Amino acid sequence: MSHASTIRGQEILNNPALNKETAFTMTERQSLGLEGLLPPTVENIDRQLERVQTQLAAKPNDLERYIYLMSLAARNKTLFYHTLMSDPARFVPIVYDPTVADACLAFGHIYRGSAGMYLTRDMKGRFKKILRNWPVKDVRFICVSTGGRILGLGDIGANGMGIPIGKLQLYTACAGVPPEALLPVLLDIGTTNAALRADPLYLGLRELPPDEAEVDLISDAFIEAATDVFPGVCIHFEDWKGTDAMRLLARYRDKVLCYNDDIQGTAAIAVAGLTTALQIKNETFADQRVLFLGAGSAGIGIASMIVSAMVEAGLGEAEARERIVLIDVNGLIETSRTDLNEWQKPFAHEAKPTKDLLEVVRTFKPTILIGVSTIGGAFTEEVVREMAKLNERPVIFPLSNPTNKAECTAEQAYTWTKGKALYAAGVQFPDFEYQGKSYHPGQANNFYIFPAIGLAVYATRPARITDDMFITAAAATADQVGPSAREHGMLFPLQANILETEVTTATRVAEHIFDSGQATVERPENIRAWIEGLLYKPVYKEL
Ligand SMILES: NC(=O)C1=CN([C@@H]2O[C@H](COP(=O)(O)OP(=O)(O)OC[C@H]3O[C@@H](n4cnc5c(N)ncnc54)[C@H](OP(=O)(O)O)[C@@H]3O)[C@@H](O)[C@H]2O)C=CC1
Ligand SMILES: CC(=O)C(=O)O
Ligand SMILES: [Mg+2]
Repeated sequence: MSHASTIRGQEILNNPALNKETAFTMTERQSLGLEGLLPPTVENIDRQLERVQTQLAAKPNDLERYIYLMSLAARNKTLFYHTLMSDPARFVPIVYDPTVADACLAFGHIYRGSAGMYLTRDMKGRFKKILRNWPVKDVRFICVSTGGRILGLGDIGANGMGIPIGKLQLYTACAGVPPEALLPVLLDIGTTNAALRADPLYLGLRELPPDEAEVDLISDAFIEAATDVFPGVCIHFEDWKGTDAMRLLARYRDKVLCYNDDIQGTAAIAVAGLTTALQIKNETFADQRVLFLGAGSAGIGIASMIVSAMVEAGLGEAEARERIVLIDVNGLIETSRTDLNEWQKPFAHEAKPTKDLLEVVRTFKPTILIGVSTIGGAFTEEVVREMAKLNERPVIFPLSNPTNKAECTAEQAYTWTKGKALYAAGVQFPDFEYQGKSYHPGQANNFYIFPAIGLAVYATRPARITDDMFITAAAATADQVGPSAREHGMLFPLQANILETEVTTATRVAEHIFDSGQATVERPENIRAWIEGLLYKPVYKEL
């Protein structure tokens, strides 16, 4: 979007990539036809940030702060990212999980302007032509959702657009990927959500989604068009209906540069958190028995990566699978079930059918309990107490989002296990005091991973994205939690340093991409310095 040499005056102020608002110098104002269009005081970006903070403080809640920040992004990208990057631990939960959930639920009502592309199923034959309407030609990442399963909110159709927007904003805020390389896409195939279809302010197609075969044809057309219009683009799938997510990842992963964050990114952050938890417990993956509530895209993704970790720790693959048990809405995944999908079948073991989580905890005796069920409160007091009875340090990861979908809260887990739980949720729960001791709950959220993968891919341009890149990212993330942090029960790196953390992770992933011959650019001498040189910096450029 760099038309700086040709455009002038109000047009510059209307361009969020160029707009500096009160930070235009007097010289720039004179040469660019901006005199009189701005108040006379010239400010630097930190003074502007002070004003943003004052205005945010006056907002009554985080949804209002979200709305304010999105308007800022639409007006002045540099100041927006300067704000986010000035205090990521504060702002990530506003532009992303959990506030983005409220924003998505209300999307059609709070809509103030488009910040990405909307492709509808009826445009299928024209996707290429339509994608060329995007003003930037060198798009490197498309985050695409159908809105079919947004966080734990179910199918919310076009309201799900908040997720591709927010995920891509974190590529920049958490890993310094330049924002002009990013395109959020909502692929509107309709929605099963009758309430939304009846809402006069809903902005998407008011149709039911088509069958799977048609979804595949629509996504084939989208993939073909996206890779043709934006050569070298990486497609990031996010928050599709679980079965679509798994089927389409299998369909495209060996053909195009793509990944599914809910399957692969989530697996990596869960395995990173488990790695540090096991270091704290002085155990290995080979010692574990893992129970999942939820057997969809996140559950199957995490389970598969745990199998790899167990194999790495010395178990055979079949033995590793025996140590993993999943439960879905219809009960325990076991061999007599006739409704299992092809990703669940490898995890079906002979067992008595049951829908009772507590019963499975008692019989299977897990060391690790993971929630990816979208059912808030599903880890009841009895379940959590049973985990504490079975384990000196039970590992309890209720990962469903947003906050009210967490299978148990941090406070519940620490109270019911008398402070013994090694706990992580999808959202950041506040620190909790219990019997004079302070606990810092972990946040096992894929935002530690996907921006770093994005940065590594941005730099090294591999032709495909492979599971070993996510395994490397998981190890790199876990390695950044030092022994003294682990002593304090910390499972993840601090979010205050998220950029530093993700650049470190991206460097490790990039090294792996070079070492395994997957990079298509020349290997630099110092990979970290080279990556740092590519990072976006939220500072104004002289126009
Ligand atoms: N922390 C993080 O980084 C991430 C968290 N998540 C969260 O994980 C959750 C699940 O995501 P995802 O796996 O992609 O979604 P899916 O829809 O693919 O899977 C949900 C799973 O939960 C099962 N389920 C639904 N209701 C129940 C119930 N009452 N008891 C037991 N199981 C149940 C579903 O069964 P069935 O299919 O038979 O209905 C399905 O197996 C979401 O809340 C999401 O926000 C996801 C990705 C990342
Ligand atoms: C975090 C995330 O990707 C999800 O909840 O779907
Ligand atoms: Mg997701």
